[in-house]
Amino acid sequence: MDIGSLRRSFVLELASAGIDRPLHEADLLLCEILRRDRGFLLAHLDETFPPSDLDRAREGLLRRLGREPMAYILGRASFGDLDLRVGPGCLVPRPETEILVETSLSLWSEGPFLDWGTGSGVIALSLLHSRPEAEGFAVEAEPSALRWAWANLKEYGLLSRCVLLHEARLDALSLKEGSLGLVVSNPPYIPTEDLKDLMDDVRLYEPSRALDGGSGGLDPYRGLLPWAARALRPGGFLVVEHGGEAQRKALLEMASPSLENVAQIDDLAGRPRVLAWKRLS
Ligand SMILES: C[S@@+](CC[C@H](N)C(=O)[O-])C[C@H]1O[C@@H](n2cnc3c(N)ncnc32)[C@H](O)[C@@H]1O
Repeated sequence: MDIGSLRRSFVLELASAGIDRPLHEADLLLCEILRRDRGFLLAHLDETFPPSDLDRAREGLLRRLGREPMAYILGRASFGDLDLRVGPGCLVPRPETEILVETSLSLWSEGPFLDWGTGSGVIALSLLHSRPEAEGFAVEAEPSALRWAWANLKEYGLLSRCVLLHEARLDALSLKEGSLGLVVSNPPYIPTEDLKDLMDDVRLYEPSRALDGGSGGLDPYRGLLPWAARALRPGGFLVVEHGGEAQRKALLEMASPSLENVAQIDDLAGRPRVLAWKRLS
């Protein structure tokens, strides 16, 4: 079968299963199997698809039809100009989190950072990649996620500048009070009551520990905000991702008086997404 016919059949199957952007997904899969970019794919539609790769291509398609996230099937996800390894156990990095990283980079200038709930390591990695002198900590409760973070930091040669900590309790972290320049987090913030409404791709495959933020989605912040107020040095920043207006309002009320709110940022869909505070002296 030629590449073009296989591509058309994949697009049709993905579309009839109700998968968004079927052409994009078919191309991602075929490019990965062929180990070529999209330019090559489009220029070689008349060529025979290598018969030895057909089974792998069909297996990938079947996994996607079963709603497994494409990033897990490919074993990779892009984030800005970074390419990360991902798989079961870690959240697939979302484009919204680029706002969290950009906000952090625009505010933070000195002192070590701490990325709480690092998952694939995407935030810590982005900070270290952008700031060649920076050092920090990445904390994660889930051992399988920590392995992805380790693999990604290793691949980018950043392990020497980042201490990975396997810990679920903030009060168990033995960090000196007033020592951090930045605390950044994309914590689990989906309200428990909304988990059932998530798309199957997310609900069935991504770890609930990465999603479930308890009642109202606010549980993780109840510990994080007061802890950060103590761990940050005066002039340091706390930057968090969250979801929506109700959470923004609740978080602004929750923050201690020693934290001054310095940024409230919406995502491209106009939904409140990132908050930042400065630790007062
Ligand atoms: C929304 S995901 C974010 C992952 C990654 N930082 C990102 O932005 O893609 C939240 C992460 O927090 C981790 N997590 C949940 N509870 C935690 C806890 N008590 N301590 C440390 N990490 C926790 C989850 O395992 C998950 O990896």
